[in-house]
Formats: sequence, C-alpha cells, structure tokens
Amino acid sequence: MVTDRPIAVAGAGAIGCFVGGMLAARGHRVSLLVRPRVKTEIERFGLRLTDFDGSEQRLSAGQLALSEDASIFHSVGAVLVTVKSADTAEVADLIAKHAPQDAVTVSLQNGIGNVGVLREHLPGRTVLAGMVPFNVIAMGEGRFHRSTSGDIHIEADKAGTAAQLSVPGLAMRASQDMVGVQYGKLLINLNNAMTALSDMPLRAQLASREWRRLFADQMAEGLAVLTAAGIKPVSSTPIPPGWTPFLLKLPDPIFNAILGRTMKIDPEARSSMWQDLKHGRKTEIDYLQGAIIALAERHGVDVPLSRRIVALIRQAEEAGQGPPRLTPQQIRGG
Ligand SMILES: NC(=O)C1=CN([C@@H]2O[C@H](COP(=O)(O)OP(=O)(O)OC[C@H]3O[C@@H](n4cnc5c(N)ncnc54)[C@H](OP(=O)(O)O)[C@@H]3O)[C@@H](O)[C@H]2O)C=CC1
Ligand SMILES: CC(C)(CO)C(=O)C(=O)O
Repeated sequence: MVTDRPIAVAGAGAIGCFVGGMLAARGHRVSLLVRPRVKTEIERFGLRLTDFDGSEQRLSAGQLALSEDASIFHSVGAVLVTVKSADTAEVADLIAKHAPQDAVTVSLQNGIGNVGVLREHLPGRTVLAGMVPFNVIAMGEGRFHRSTSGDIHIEADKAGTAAQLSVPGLAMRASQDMVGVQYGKLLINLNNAMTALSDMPLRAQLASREWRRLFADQMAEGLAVLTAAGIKPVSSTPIPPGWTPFLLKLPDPIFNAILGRTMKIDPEARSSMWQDLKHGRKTEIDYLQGAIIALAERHGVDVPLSRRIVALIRQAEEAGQGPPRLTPQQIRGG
C-alpha cells in the first residue's frame, strides 16, 4: 500500500498545506517539505483548514513532520508535488535523490507539462497526473481556506493510488483520461489571469456578464486551438467544455441558476495567479495561456486574446504593484 508509509508533500503552500493537512487530519502520517516562512507559520499557529461548506479541521504542528530538507522523503510511499510549475524540475531532482525508488509521485499542479518534467527526471518510477479542481487561499496565521467545490482527479493505476489517498472531506477520483482532464482544467485556468488582472474575487467576477464574455472569448480561443490539435478536453463538472463559452454569455439569472447547480464558490475564492501577483511572485502564465499560445503556433491558429493577456500579466509581474485592477475593456485593449 502506498499509504502504509508516510505521504510527503513537495512544496507546501496553499494546495500542499490543505491537502497534506486533510490527509494528516484523517490519520495519515504526512511530511511537508516547506520554506522556512511556512514552517514558522505552522509551528506558531498550527494548521486551520476551513471549507466552503463551513467545516473546519485544526491540527497542531506536532501532527505533521515539517522540514526544509528533502531528506524527509526517505521512507515515504507517495510524494504529492504541489510546487508552482517553474519549480517542478528542482523538486523532481529532490525526489530522485531522497525518495524510495518505489514511492509514487503525483503531480497536483495546474498546467500541462509538469507530469512530463517529473517523468523525465524520475525514470523508472511511477509518476501520476493529478488535477485539483478547487481553489485554496492562504489566509495567514496557519489558515488555508478551500473556497470552491470539486473532487481531485488522479490518473488511474493498478495500485489504486486515488482510492488510497481519498479521505472523508477530500475525495480523490481515479481517471482514465488525465490528458483530457488536464486540458479541461487548462481551459478553466484561463480565468486565473482575469481575477489577477481585475483584483476581483471569482464569484463577483462570474456574476458580471461583461467579465464572463471575456472568459468565454478566451475559452473559445482555447477550444479552437485544442480542436486544431486533435485534443478532446474533459470537464470536471457535468457541463461539457464545448458548451461553456455559450453558457458564460447567457444573461445573469440563467447563468447563475446553472452555476449554482454545478459548483459551489464562496465569496473568498481568488485564483492562485491572483495570490501570486498579490505577493509579488512570478505567475504561472507561461504554463497556462502560454501553453495555448505554444499549441496555437504549432497548428497555425491565431490567439490574440491569449497573447494580450500574457503581455498584461508580464507587465503586472514587472511592476510588482500587485493586481493592476484592469477593466474588461482595458484587458481587451479597446
Ligand atoms: N491555489 C489554488 O487554489 C490552486 C492551485 N493549483 C496549482 O497547484 C500548484 C501549487 O499552487 P499553490 O499551492 O497555490 O502554490 P504556492 O505558491 O502557494 O505553494 C507552493 C509552495 O512550494 C514552495 N516551494 C517551491 N520549491 C520548494 C522547495 N524546493 N522546497 C520547499 N518548498 C518549495 C513555495 O515556496 P516559494 O514561493 O518560496 O518558492 C511555496 O510555498 C500550482 O501548479 C497551482 O497552479 C491548482 C488548483 C488550485
Ligand atoms: C481557481 C482555480 C481552482 C480554477 O481556476 C485554480 O485552479 C487556481 O486558483 O489556480
């Protein structure tokens, strides 16, 4: 069993602390590879995991193994990779050096290329794709808040890793088509830049038809590229990806009724890219809109909106002033 041994989280930030904390709260032995600031925060406050449904888990620092040193991977059965995409190669080398050869590595990251990077750096080892549909905000003082609904998807394997890692309050579903699931998530993640550029919470933004039209236009661009590349995205909600641009453009009452039945989003939800701009960090734009642009170039499709949004995020990263509070018109460049 993967879970007979401790589970490591490689790079515990928003997702890593929430997922690792939930696993520890349900009795698993969990080791978090952390930066010093996160270690200090957890040692001081413990972990408080709050949820969109009002539930809450509290853990003391003593319920987790915390270290800045990857030697904590030495006896683990699984490593959950939760670093931002730019750090994947570095973490893969740490896994190769410190984790047992038979430990399963699971990428819980956004973007398309991370699993390939992990497999390249971890030859002969089991590396599984994962997809986290929900949003987690690092609220400070050890609190990590899950603000939207959805179950984690993990690539199906013979060992049943998804079922082994699944715990009450944090369901993990095995998926046979992780490539489709990851491209489906990539289309949703085109929204990350919109919350980052606008400084608006996700729910408030989705309540505005003008913002939804912008999201729909980005998604239509992305879908055209995927069609040209012969890729079939898979949705993690009952709504097929191809319908989403149409639904986003519907009048508010109809859209809200459909959204309300599909997923829960609380007023705190803000994308990981918003969190990056807010904290002066480099974003994952090259792995999201950047992936659409790279694919578009290969297949001769023009994606002006994606290119424009990459340029605006780069400007915001360079300015270092946080989310620039742009309007939809400013983003479109009209
Ligand atoms: N936040 C969210 O709601 C969601 C995020 N995701 C995806 O999950 C992944 C993780 O995102 P998120 O949790 O938000 O990111 P965070 O930036 O909050 O967490 C990543 C953490 O890993 C740390 N880290 C990086 N390298 C190392 C290392 N060598 N040793 C120790 N710590 C390290 C980072 O520190 P430092 O910053 O100092 O480098 C940071 O604290 C991303 O791919 C994201 O797109 C997916 C769904 C939702
Ligand atoms: C908000 C969410 C869940 C979907 O765009 C996300 O993946 C992120 O914050 O990176």
